[in-house]
Amino acid sequence: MRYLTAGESHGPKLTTIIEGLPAGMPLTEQDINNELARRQKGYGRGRRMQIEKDQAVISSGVRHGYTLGSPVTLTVENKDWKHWTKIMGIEPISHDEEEEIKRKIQRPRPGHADLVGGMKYGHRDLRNVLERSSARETTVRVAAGAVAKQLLKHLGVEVASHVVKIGGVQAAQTYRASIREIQQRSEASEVRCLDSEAELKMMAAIDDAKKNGDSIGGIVEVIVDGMPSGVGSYVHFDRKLDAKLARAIVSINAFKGVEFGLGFEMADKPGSEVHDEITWSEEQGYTRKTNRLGGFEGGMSTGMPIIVRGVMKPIPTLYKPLQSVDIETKEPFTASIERSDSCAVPAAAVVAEAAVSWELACAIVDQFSSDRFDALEKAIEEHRSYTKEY
Ligand SMILES: Cc1cc2nc3c(=O)[nH]c(=O)nc-3n(C[C@H](O)[C@H](O)[C@H](O)COP(=O)(O)O)c2cc1C
Ligand SMILES: C=C(O[C@@H]1CC(C(=O)O)=C[C@@H](OP(=O)(O)O)[C@H]1O)C(=O)O
Repeated sequence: MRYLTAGESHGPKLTTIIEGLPAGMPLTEQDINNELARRQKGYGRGRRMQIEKDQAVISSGVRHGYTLGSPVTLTVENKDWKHWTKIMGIEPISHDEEEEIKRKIQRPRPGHADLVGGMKYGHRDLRNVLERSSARETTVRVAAGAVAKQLLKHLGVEVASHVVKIGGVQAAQTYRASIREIQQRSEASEVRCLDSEAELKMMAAIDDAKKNGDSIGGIVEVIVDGMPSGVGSYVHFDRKLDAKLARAIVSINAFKGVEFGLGFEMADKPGSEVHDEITWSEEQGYTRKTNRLGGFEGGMSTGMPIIVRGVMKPIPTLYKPLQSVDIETKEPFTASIERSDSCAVPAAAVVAEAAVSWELACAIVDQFSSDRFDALEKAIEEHRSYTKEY
């Protein structure tokens, strides 16, 4: 499977085309809209999220609630578009307005793609860069991820996420919830955190950052239950499924690192406290006594829950702006900011879930019979009995 996304942050709409989905899979706009609504929530978001009400329109590839096997096109309207028609070059602008608009776009923001993107493509108008580098694009990544999530759900694979750290406030790690509980409790939390004491401290940290004109980042965790074992492969570097997940996580705007299971803690532990002992039982087949490796051995899923975390840097646009250089005058300046998120870690957890869901669904579709969804379901069922008895 593959998908493309298109669209600018303040353009009329965002689009994704998904190719390679099996035919006969149930899919509705509501399945996608639930995920889009989840991405819009979260304490610390800026004013843009009060304007948008993300809703997907399916305009190809689905009839009577089932996929056809042909490309699925999804679009999401930018409600803010109507305020940006002059800036986006659709409506003519007066001389005075031109001056104002130009002044803003000569000034690259530190931590954004503006300066390097402008150099790379030869844009003197840095809006040409920021319109596409903006995380607004994650809307349609979540839409594509929602389709992948449906595919996984029908095959008995469930995905959830929660926030484990914001601005230095760590959620209690002693607690390991069931996937259902993670879904319910993270949904009920303003910051998608399972630890209610830490939740309050995270919200206070976001308030503080906002008050100081600053921003904060954090860590999100995605957990996957029910993934069949042996998906991915050790035989070639670009077939390793953990590597594909790592790329997917780091491709999310502002994500700078990724870890599986115990993650970077492994550096401090002996092998006996890292590797998971193997057992077999009639009911479960092969399993592991622990899951410190987070569901992967040799680039393949082990059948244990997948546990992957990603770290998000603080939002780069600050109300207390950092110094930069005007690309026309080469003079230093500190920019004035109109609006921005102070913390988007809770929203980014939903994006990370979508990114993980997409990679897992792709890997399954690549590995098993997948033109017809019923054949895929059967292939997965057979694979599960084979690996249990192996
Ligand atoms: C859900 C989400 C919302 C974001 N919102 C903002 C924002 O309001 N302001 C901002 O400066 N950056 C925001 N970012 C981060 C920037 O898009 C990102 O840092 C920038 O494009 C540069 O890319 P890089 O950090 O991956 O290098 C957001 C990221 C995500 C995932
Ligand atoms: C629009 C979204 O996030 C945006 C991501 C973003 C950025 O620079 O990445 C900057 C802000 O956009 P604006 O400049 O229009 O206020 C966020 O609101 C979204 O998540 O849907």
